Amino acid sequence: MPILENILATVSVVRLIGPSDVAIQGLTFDSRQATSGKAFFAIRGAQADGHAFMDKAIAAGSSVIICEKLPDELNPEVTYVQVKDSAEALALMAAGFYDHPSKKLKLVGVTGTNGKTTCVTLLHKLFRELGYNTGLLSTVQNQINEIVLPATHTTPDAITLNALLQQMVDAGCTHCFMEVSSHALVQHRVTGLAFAGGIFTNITHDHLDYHKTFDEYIRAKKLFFDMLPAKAFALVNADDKRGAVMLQNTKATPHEYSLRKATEFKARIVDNSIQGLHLEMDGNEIWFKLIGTFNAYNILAVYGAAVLLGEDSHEVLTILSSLTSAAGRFDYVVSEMNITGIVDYAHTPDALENVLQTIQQIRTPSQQIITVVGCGGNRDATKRPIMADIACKLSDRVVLTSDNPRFEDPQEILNQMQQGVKPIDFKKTLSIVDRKEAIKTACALADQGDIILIAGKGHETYQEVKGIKYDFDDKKIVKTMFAQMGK
Ligand SMILES: CC(=O)N[C@H]1[C@@H](OP(=O)(O)OP(=O)(O)OC[C@H]2O[C@@H](n3ccc(=O)[nH]c3=O)[C@H](O)[C@@H]2O)O[C@H](CO)[C@@H](O)[C@@H]1O[C@H](C)C(=O)N[C@@H](C)C(=O)N[C@H](CCC(=O)O)C(=O)O
Ligand SMILES: Nc1ncnc2c1ncn2[C@@H]1O[C@H](COP(=O)(O)OP(=O)(O)OP(=O)(O)O)[C@@H](O)[C@H]1O
Ligand SMILES: N[C@H](CCC[C@H](N)C(=O)O)C(=O)O
Ligand SMILES: [Mg+2]
Repeated sequence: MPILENILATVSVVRLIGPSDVAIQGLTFDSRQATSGKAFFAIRGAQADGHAFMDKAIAAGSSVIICEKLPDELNPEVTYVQVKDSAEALALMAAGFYDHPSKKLKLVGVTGTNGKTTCVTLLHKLFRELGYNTGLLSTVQNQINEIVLPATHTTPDAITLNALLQQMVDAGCTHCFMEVSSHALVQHRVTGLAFAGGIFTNITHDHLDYHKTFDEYIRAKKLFFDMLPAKAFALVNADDKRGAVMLQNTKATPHEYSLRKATEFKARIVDNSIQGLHLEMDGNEIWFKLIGTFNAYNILAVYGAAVLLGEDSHEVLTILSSLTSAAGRFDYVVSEMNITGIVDYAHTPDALENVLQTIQQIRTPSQQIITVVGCGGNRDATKRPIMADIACKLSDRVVLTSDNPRFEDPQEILNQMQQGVKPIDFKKTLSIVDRKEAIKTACALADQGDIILIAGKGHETYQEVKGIKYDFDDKKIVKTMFAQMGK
């Protein structure tokens, strides 16, 4: 069992009160999970301050408390470790508690506003096909080889994360591909991990509710490249102007990919259709099953990372050409009447614009585009009018609707989306709070050959309202509607 003073080795301790040679059975940052033998970390969060729960944790049996501010009255039975930053200490100690699993495999992190899940899922599938035992940490799910474990966050908290990495090591995994969200970077969820490489996909508007300004959001993403060690690779999208920003001051070896510039990893789009992408890469012409220009970027990122990890480029391209995307990313069904229903996780302005532009490129002039879209509650409100405007600009008909209203009034979210609809687009726009009704209406509006985009929820199988997750699956619903309407 780990001893407190050993796992404290990398933490800068301000003050230690009480014995440090105590055995630690577990770690927690939630007083409701505290038990005897578990060390409790008091963390200042977005809603509450964990320091208010130190007594609760002690009452539940915790005899080691890690905090930034010591309580006025100290309990003589308890060891107190005062640190500068409890969240940082948690991450460093979680890595130590699980004996640094990230050092025992090649860990690659992907950050960026869009494309993280797609890249890590492709990397996981690729490395499985290359014959490796491989782990995956993603928004959709976590995986140890083919074993699927549910995911609650895009990037798990530091304890869950190190525990999962240890399970991967125990299962013989040599590689793990993980998403690194901006929230995770600011909250130190990935601090202390030994990354073999980092990838930057792009940065566009999202999460301003949390980061407040776009500059702060960029700074959060950059934290990842600032923490990479010298022997890691830093692979960035050179077509995003923040690619170069990510590489400033990084100790890691810089590499770039691009569709427009002569970088180390580059491709040219020969054709882009509903059948997939036809790319010219390294002098080879290759067909991929993935659809849309944005996926050409994802393919380049994955290809570059695999080559930088030492894999044979031909073998990598051969396998990549056969891979399909992650669940809920340009996932489509075609009805009897040849109406295409596309379910896509586009929940940011940039993703919505990309997916609609892709649909514009692959449709024929007679095919209408009908978009169903909503914006999540208790998330960045500034993206709401922008997303409605993009939907109107790039679609023939738009049905604005709800997407996980959470604790907000769904009608109020819709009103905010409507603010973005230009008067000229009023006629083509409907607002229907009930998402099922919205999808039904889109199906009713569709004629033979038309394309319906249902954006925002992708793989999600629920609609979250006031803390309750109700069953809801865009893909199942669109299929049922087509069948019910005989379309
Ligand atoms: C805003 C945010 O990111 N919050 C995350 C954060 O919670 P927090 O520190 O703000 O929690 P808090 O409620 O203020 O509480 C502060 C502290 O008091 C403790 N506490 C609280 C109550 C109590 O009775 N006892 C107790 O000890 C809490 O455990 C916590 O340590 O740390 C928690 C543990 O890691 C996360 O579960 C939680 O994620 C919330 C649920 C969440 O919804 N996060 C989303 C926004 C998120 O992280 N998303 C990104 C992806 C975004 C993207 O790129 O698309 C992700 O990586 O998933
Ligand atoms: N490289 C890319 N550039 C821009 N848009 C993309 C890219 N890849 C995917 N998208 C679009 O963004 C949506 C989300 O993609 P994905 O789930 O891979 O991103 P993510 O970064 O994991 O998102 P999250 O922040 O929610 O975890 C997709 O459904 C697609 O519409
Ligand atoms: N990881 C993203 C997912 C958004 C998905 C969308 N369906 C919503 O609920 O807003 C977030 O937490 O902001
Ligand atoms: Mg994701």
